[in-house]
Amino acid sequence: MKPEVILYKPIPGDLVQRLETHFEIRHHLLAREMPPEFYKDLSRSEGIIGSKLKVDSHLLDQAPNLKIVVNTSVGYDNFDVEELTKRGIMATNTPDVLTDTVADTIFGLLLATARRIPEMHHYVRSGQWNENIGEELYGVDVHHKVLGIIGMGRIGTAVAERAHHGFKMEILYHNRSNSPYAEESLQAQNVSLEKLLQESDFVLVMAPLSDETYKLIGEKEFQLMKKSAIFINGSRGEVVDEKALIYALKSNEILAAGLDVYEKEPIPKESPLLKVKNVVTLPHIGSATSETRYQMFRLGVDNLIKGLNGEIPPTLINPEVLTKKREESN
Ligand SMILES: NC(=O)C1=CN([C@@H]2O[C@H](COP(=O)(O)OP(=O)(O)OC[C@H]3O[C@@H](n4cnc5c(N)ncnc54)[C@H](OP(=O)(O)O)[C@@H]3O)[C@@H](O)[C@H]2O)C=CC1
Ligand SMILES: O=CC(=O)O
Repeated sequence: MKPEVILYKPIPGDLVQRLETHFEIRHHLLAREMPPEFYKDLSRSEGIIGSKLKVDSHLLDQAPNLKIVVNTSVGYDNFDVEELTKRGIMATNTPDVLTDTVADTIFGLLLATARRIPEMHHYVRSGQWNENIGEELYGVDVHHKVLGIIGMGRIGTAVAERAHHGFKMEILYHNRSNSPYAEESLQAQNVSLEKLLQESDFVLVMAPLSDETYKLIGEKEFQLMKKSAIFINGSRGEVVDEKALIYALKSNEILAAGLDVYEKEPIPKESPLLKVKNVVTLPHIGSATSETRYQMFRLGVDNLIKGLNGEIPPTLINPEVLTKKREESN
């Protein structure tokens, strides 16, 4: 009998076929409340693959046979990694294969917000372009400005490369550790959060969601930013206090915001954020190109197959699980 696994995200047919050669697949779709059939399948499953499912002790209590949880995303804030490790369950994500695509999206969002591209598109399409535009429709320059990146990891660095080489921007960043590459190759400076907020023309959040970064950017942080600052969030909505962001935008504490992520996704239609004028909103599309999504799913499938075949999954988040198993078997 092949091991059972749960697939809770639609993935390309050839990858489903690859999985079928190794496993009995139980198909489910992610829902706010997973139905009883999901938990029934979960009780027998050795692996789960998809993204965004909250994997915590409540779920794990109902998954006595689970050996691996596979995210088809790089962010893994949906995993309680400590709990997974304690229970000897491997966790994997999809770093690197999406870095450049997400950086392109974020830079596009930054440009779209600074140059008011969606608003201008609507202006033309709605027949309002009847004479030369006036200064009320001007945007602001991006080139040669200061970009502050909170979270100079893989994606933050790829954005900084675009900014430094393509747009001659000065780069500030805020991380817990230094990035020698960013400092040597991009002349970036690691500064305090306060200094970054005070001195940046563009503030980009690219740090993962964690207990430490939950609502990292709130009322005080928006007050520290320049009145001309443009705020971009490409990481997770909960890193920002959305109420404070709305207030900062409405009261002109900052100039504008470009958002790919929100506290609640999909963002509720009635959210006040959607009524604020100086905001560009995307539906969490950082990595959403056909090529990159395929690579993310492929990597997820590799992780699942290797993990359940006794090999090391290529992008294992908690290698301690395997070290412990090795020590126990010696
Ligand atoms: N919008 C979208 O579609 C996408 C969003 N994402 C989001 O982007 C995040 C980043 O991805 P990626 O660049 O690959 O991840 P990395 O782990 O490479 O980078 C994260 C960076 O954040 C820094 N960081 C972590 N905690 C803090 C903190 N408390 N304060 C300041 N900096 C911190 C880390 O540095 P240090 O440890 O030194 O502090 C690290 O440099 C993902 O976790 C995900 O949430 C990713 C892909 C697509
Ligand atoms: O948000 C997307 C991810 O890969 O993380």
